[in-house]
Amino acid sequence: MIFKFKAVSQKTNAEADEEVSEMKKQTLDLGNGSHVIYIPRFLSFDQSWKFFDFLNTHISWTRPTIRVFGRSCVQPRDTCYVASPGLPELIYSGYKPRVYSWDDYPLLKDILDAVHRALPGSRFNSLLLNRYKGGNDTVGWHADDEKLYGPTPEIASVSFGCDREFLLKKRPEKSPKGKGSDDQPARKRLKQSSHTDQYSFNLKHGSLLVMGGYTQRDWLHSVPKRAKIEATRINLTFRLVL
Ligand SMILES: O=C(O)CCC(=O)C(=O)O
Ligand SMILES: [Fe+2]
Repeated sequence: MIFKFKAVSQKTNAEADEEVSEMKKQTLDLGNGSHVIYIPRFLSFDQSWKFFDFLNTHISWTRPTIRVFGRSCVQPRDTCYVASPGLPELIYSGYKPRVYSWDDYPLLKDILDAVHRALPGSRFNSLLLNRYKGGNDTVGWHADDEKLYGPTPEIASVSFGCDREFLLKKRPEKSPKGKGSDDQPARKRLKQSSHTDQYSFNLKHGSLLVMGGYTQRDWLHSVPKRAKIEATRINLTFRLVL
C-alpha cells in the first residue's frame, strides 16, 4: 500500500491513524535492544520535490570548519541546525552551530508534524539538516551519541533528492582485559564479524529511516562517497534534546 502525503494541515486522529497504517514499514532488529525502521514512501514523490526545492533554496546553509582526529577540516557537506528555545547547545566535532528557530522555517515544522504522526509516542525538538552536493559530499563513520540526547536517542531521518547509500556497522566489542578477541585465531574472528555486522540502505527520496534503542551506543553509521553521483541530496535528522 502506498502512503500519500496530502496537504500539511490539521488532521483528525482517525485520519492520521489511517495515514500511518497505509505506510509500508520495514523493521530491522539489530539485536541487543537496537533497531531501525524504514518507511520508503513516507512522503509522496511530488510533495517531496516541493520540499527539496524549498530547502535547497531557502535554508541558510553553511559549510563549517570542524575538527576530526585533532585536525581542522572543512565539513564535506552543508549544514544547518534548528531547535526549540532553551535547550542545551549542540557541539559536535568542535563545532557549535548557530541555532535557528522553527519559526524561521515553518515548513520544517510541517515535516516535523508528519514525523510525529508517523511515530506516535515519539517526540523530537531539534533538527540537523545536511546537504550533499554530489557524491564527494559525505558523512564519515560516527554515532550521534552526544550526552544531550541521553542513553537511547531516537533519530528520525528524512531524505530528499538523490538516493544515497546509508551504512550501519556494529562497533567493535570492547573485550575484558586479557580475554580480548585478539586472543582468538584470525579465522574465527573473521567468521564472527562477518554476516550481520553491517547493513546498507538505499535512502530514497521521501523516505523516513528511524534509528532507535541502543543503535547510537552499539552501531556506527555513514553516507559514503560515491564518485559517479552529481545530484544533490538533502537529509533531515530529527532528534530529542533532553
Ligand atoms: O545523511 C544522512 O543520511 C545521515 C546524516 C547523519 O548521520 C547525521 O547528520 O548525523
Ligand atoms: Fe548521524
